[in-house]
Amino acid sequence: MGGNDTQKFVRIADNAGLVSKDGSKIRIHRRTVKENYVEYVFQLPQGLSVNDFQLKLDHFQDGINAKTKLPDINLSDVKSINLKTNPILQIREILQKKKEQIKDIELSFDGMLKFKVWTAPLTNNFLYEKELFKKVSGWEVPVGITREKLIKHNFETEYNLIVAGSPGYGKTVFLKNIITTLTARQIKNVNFFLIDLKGGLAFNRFKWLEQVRGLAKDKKEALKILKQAQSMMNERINFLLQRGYEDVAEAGFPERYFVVIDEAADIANDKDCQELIEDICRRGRGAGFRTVYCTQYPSNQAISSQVRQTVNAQVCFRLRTAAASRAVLDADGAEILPRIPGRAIYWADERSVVQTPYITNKFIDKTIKPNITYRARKDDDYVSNFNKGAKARKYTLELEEIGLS
Ligand SMILES: Nc1ncnc2c1ncn2[C@@H]1O[C@H](COP(=O)(O)OP(=O)(O)OP(=O)(O)O)[C@@H](O)[C@H]1O
Repeated sequence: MGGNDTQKFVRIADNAGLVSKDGSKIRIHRRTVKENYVEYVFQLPQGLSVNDFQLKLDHFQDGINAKTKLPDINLSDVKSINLKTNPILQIREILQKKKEQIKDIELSFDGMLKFKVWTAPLTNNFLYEKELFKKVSGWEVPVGITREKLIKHNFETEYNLIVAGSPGYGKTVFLKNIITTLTARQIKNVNFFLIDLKGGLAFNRFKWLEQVRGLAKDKKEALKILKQAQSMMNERINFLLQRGYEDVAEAGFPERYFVVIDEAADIANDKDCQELIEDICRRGRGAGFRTVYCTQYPSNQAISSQVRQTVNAQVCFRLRTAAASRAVLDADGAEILPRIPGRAIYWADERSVVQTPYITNKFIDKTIKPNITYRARKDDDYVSNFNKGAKARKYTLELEEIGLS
């Protein structure tokens, strides 16, 4: 199955200028046919780097998918035809499917260049269902599925996260996935500072969650919330310093604090807000503070170098330009993602193309409802309980929560 694209790869590399100075080209080392993909392993010509190939991945993606007159029919296609029930119609359907089929290409490197050419399409519908709660542990959230496995983001190892993408590709749904998962999984320990500069509507349903310390809808409110988060962070850092602990993990504090900012570009030019975000990103780790920084304009202005330096993971939906992709991923790629909502590149240790979970509002409401308390909440309540550790908060929660585990 899958056809043999070896010569195409060599030609495309040649045409894209991926040839070393002495004229050596990529040389096939191995081709392996698996159920859903074909892997091509090439020797890297001396003097070229994997990044040279990464930057031109779209040449390979387009070149391998360039339509030929003969469709790529294989033995399993022929075997799938049932001769008893309208074989002509089935042949037509196979030909149509072949015409529409896009082969996705992934590139990795382990001393050899490895191109995976996927023949089975990645699903474009990965619905968030209750079962997913069982597949994540600790401070993990589901990022999405690849053709092979579920990818998870762990906020205990990758503290801060950038979420980027053009409008309409799933950033807000992804943030709602983070908030809902952590609420469901870490009901007693999670705290949120939510900043929604797109008017507050997307996060509105979380407003009355016990776990939400505040919801800001504009710059003024964002400044207030960020100051509040910073002062809590400072208290916790001082407490740890006084007791001689290195971080919350060593001190045994189970609580974590998430500053979630949707459309961070809207406050990127606000010096006060920006300084606070950078400070929380930089010093928050040990104190249990995590930042999720979401933007549709991933330029160097929208994501400052200070924020970038403290972020060790990215979820990047489709972007319009290669320059925008580089601003998030340090590489091209997000601009050639298919125009499918929920399709993204996740980059932590390695890059994976994923379909992110689609979490419906109905599912969110059902999940968080037991934690909604419509009592008036004084912002300062929490600060005064802060250094008593988890116990004080646990007590109030035990009185109020109905249960979600
Ligand atoms: N993971 C997903 N799977 C399938 N469809 C999705 C997924 N995420 C989002 N969508 C669809 O895309 C639409 C837009 O998603 P979302 O509001 O999250 O986009 P956005 O990137 O935040 O856009 P904007 O920047 O304009 O707010 C959703 O209403 C939903 O129909």
